[in-house]
Amino acid sequence: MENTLNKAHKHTVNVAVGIILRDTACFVTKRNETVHQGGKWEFPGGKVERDENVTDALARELREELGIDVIDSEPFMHIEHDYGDKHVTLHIHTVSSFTGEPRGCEGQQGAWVLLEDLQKLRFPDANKAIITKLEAQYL
Ligand SMILES: Nc1nc2c([nH]c(=O)n2[C@H]2C[C@H](O)[C@@H](COP(=O)(O)OP(=O)(O)OP(=O)(O)O)O2)c(=O)[nH]1
Ligand SMILES: [Mg+2]
Repeated sequence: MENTLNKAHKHTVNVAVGIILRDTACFVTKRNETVHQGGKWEFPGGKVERDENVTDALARELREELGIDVIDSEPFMHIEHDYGDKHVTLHIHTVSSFTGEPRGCEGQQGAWVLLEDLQKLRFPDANKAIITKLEAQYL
């Protein structure tokens, strides 16, 4: 019972996540060693702020982190994941139209990776379902 209550009331962090697509590749960045899930690759994005919707949060984060301006993004999937130390809800959009050339603006490593090679990189556990769906949809 206590567990159920804890779970139901556990604070979840809402995160806007972008799958930046160009042809058969997507742009991924590496999380800083010192942060939650550090040292792993990620799809760029970040926390949705109060009074902000996912589309706006995504555009803001991708401008800050990659220096690109999103023209169009489409909802792709939602994932809820409990890391034990943190509960996250990922609001994932595909981004197929943008201006600028993505790069790690905050010193983070970034790379275009073929969709078929994504499974070779180390991502946070929550990302497994994203990669499975990308492979099913685009490969
Ligand atoms: N951006 C991103 N976050 C992910 C992915 N997979 C995954 O589990 N996460 C988790 C890790 C973090 O707990 C959370 C994202 O929070 P964050 O700390 O990076 O958020 P942020 O960019 O706003 O950073 P900050 O304001 O805290 O500096 O979501 C992913 O593919 N991309
Ligand atoms: Mg971030």
